[in-house]
Amino acid sequence: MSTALRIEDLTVHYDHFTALDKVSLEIQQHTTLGLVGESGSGKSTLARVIAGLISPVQGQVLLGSQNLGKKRSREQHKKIQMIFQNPDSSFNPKHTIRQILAEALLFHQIVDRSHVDRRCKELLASVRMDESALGRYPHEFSGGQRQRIAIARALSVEPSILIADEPTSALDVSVQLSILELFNKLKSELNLTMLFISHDLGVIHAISDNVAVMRQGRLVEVNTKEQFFTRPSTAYSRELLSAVPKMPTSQLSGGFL
Ligand SMILES: Nc1ncnc2c1ncn2[C@@H]1O[C@H](COP(=O)(O)OP(=O)(O)OP(=O)(O)O)[C@@H](O)[C@H]1O
Repeated sequence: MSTALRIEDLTVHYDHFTALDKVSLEIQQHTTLGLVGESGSGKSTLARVIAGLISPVQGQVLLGSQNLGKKRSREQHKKIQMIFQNPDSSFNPKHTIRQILAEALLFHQIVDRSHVDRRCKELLASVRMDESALGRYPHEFSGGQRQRIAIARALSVEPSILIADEPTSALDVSVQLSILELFNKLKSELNLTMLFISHDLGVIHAISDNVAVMRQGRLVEVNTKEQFFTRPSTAYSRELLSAVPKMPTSQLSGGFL
């Protein structure tokens, strides 16, 4: 298996606060790394640095063998796509779903104009939505459907890495389940490489191949899913696992919770 993404010594400061402290990590191709850790531990900051949305004061992000510098090209931006907890913030409410998907396809020159419509329909089908959605606006859909549209848009540019930052946290449990199932199907259909952030260990168990644990801006454990859930290597991970409340999301976890 080859390395899809490698980060080395990433350090981020917000004013005088160190949000990331020399974080190094690898994600292997076609695998999903689940990222967990308490609130404020630096998970979203790490995701944003990898996606090129903020710059580190130190360290580097390598995509395959390519070092992504501070100023990324359009092509480099395209390669790492991010899905957020709330997709609404990245949709123009005045644009139809067709416009939202077409904009990404044309901006990144994925298809020419004559093929946009067909590709939009295929993308909707890939997230299990009907093509009748194309003429409608984001506010006409439920939160789960909007997240499906955000996933379709992220996939439209054929990224090498998909980062999902708490993509199911704002959804009802039954909708969470359907979105997780979709991610799992897409993983195998498209051979995705993903960084999947969640504070919910049931979700992490359902989606990950490997698990990384952050605490106070540092990585404290990177392990296979099986090892993390059965034989975590740090006292902090044991604490996280023992603190898991018995939640309705237990149905997501394959019996973990
Ligand atoms: N723009 C910012 N300016 C100043 N401090 C920030 C900024 N963004 C995040 N922080 C701080 O950096 C630390 C890490 O934040 P981050 O959002 O990366 O954590 P997180 O693990 O994703 O948390 P959560 O699970 O609550 O989303 C926190 O203490 C946060 O308050």
